[in-house]
Amino acid sequence: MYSKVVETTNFLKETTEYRPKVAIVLGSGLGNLVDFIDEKMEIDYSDIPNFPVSTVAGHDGKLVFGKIGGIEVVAMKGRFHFYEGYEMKEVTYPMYVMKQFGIEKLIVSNAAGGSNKTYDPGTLMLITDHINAFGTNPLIGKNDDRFGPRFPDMTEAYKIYLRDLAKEVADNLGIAYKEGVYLGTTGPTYETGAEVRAFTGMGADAIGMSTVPEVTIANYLGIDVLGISCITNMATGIAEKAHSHEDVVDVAKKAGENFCNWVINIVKKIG
Ligand SMILES: O=P(O)(O)O[C@@H]1C[C@H](O)[C@@H](CO)O1
Ligand SMILES: Nc1nc2[nH]cnc2c(=O)[nH]1
Repeated sequence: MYSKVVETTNFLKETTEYRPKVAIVLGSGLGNLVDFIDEKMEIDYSDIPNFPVSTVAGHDGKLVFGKIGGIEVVAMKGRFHFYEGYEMKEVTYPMYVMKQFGIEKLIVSNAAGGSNKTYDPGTLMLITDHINAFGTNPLIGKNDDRFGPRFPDMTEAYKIYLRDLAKEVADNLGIAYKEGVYLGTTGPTYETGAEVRAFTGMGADAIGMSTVPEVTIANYLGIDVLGISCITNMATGIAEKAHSHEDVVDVAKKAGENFCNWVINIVKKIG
């Protein structure tokens, strides 16, 4: 895999002059953030050697390079999910490329169901930690020491200094947010009510189908992570109606204004 990562990275370096240190992964319905990126340079995933292609509605499938407040960034408009049938190594492939490209900080976002009853659809949740309920780990297999250690530490999977900075930015802008634990499952089914009760007992405040694999690999590679969930619906058993991906994307788009304002101003501070 190392030579593939080098090949993909070399392609990107030849295709763009941007050399960002900050990357953003945009969750379902949150892709509008790219409208706030100046001097954009876009590359379709299908044109990038060795890159998988996103198959989910609300996930466009492009890398968007550019600037936010003069800070160079690259955004993934569209991510890869385990439920799409990709291997964990494919789901997380972009993280390896990001590291090789020089990315030091990752802002990862997602749409998620709120299992914490104090949340509402539209709530933005700063991720304090996560629970891997995928039943597997993206690092299973032979370790390549050129990437990272065999037994990576996950003590501060979501960096405290980045969370403190995000809180300061939100407070200054008057953006309301909660803090909580994200639990990632394979999907593609939304949870049963019994699963939500079990996950809540385990400590989950929000439940989704992504993020955990990418954040695991980012930590392995030594990339600092900040995570934000957009609570698009209350989880099963708390919600008053059945879930649909259309509603998820719709609510994420509505919460997008606050989400974008928050992320833009975080980038301006960390860049
Ligand atoms: O990519 P994210 O985690 O934002 O997308 C969530 C999880 C599923 O892909 C989808 C379900 O509606 O939204
Ligand atoms: N697993 C899961 N993923 C989601 N993505 C958006 N809402 C949900 C949800 O309720 N459960």
